[in-house]
Amino acid sequence: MKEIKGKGLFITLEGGEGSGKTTMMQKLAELLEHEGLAYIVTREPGGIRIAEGIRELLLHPDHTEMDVRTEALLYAAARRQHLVEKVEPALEQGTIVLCDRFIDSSLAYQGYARGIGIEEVLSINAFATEGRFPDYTFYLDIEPEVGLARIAAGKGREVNRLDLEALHFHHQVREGYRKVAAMYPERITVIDASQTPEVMAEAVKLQLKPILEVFRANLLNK
Ligand SMILES: Nc1ncnc2c1ncn2[C@@H]1O[C@H](COP(=O)(O)OP(=O)(O)OP(=O)(O)O)[C@@H](O)[C@H]1O
Ligand SMILES: Cc1cn([C@H]2C[C@H](O)[C@@H](COP(=O)(O)O)O2)c(=O)[nH]c1=O
Repeated sequence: MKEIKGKGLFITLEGGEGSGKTTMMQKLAELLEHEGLAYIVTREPGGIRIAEGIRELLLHPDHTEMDVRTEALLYAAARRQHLVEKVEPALEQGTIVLCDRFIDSSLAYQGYARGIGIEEVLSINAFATEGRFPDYTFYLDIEPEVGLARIAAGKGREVNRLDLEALHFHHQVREGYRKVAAMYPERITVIDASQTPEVMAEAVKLQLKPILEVFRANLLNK
């Protein structure tokens, strides 16, 4: 297991539309609650006022004329503000940060699916994050048809500009995520998201258990 830098722990969930990130986030929060560990739950793009404003620009269904590099830059800008205003201060205090999406979304969606190039998108994000990566990432892998059908069947979630992309785009996103997961095998765990939320949560908990043990031991030693 790799050594964890800094005081907190930065855990991200990734996946295509309807892959179950929000559902898994709730289960992870319950786990941390049960373990008595301090945590916050946040999301990208968003999590703080300025980034939520950028989110509205990015996801408004009418903004169809948005250039793909503008899109990549706006995601990176939202990430920067969220990171400095919310994520880094929480990590500095020794808090566990659970974040719905981070840099891997940009690599899969803008880098691969939009065709900008994973390395190019990585470089603008290196500027935005000053090299900060999550400590651990769970990629919830789902057939786009299944994920989109879940969104359509669910209630209370507005359809956004990215949801409205052609099915081919969502397949490209999945392919992009698989490439990114292969680039960072130490950090990213792939979870089969066609399983029930309970089975998925067990797989995630199994992976996290030893990590949380080390984290707790480090906290006690500080
Ligand atoms: N493993 C699962 N099996 C079946 N349905 C699921 C599963 N996980 C979540 N769902 C359902 O699918 C829908 C989308 O789930 P959820 O909101 O957790 O996904 P998400 O990845 O956060 O979606 P998005 O980010 O695209 O809004 C919800 O109606 C949820 O109840
Ligand atoms: C962070 C990030 C997100 N996206 C896309 C992925 C989704 O389609 C939306 C966010 O909606 P969600 O309901 O909160 O999942 O934005 C992206 O393309 N690039 C990114 O960096």
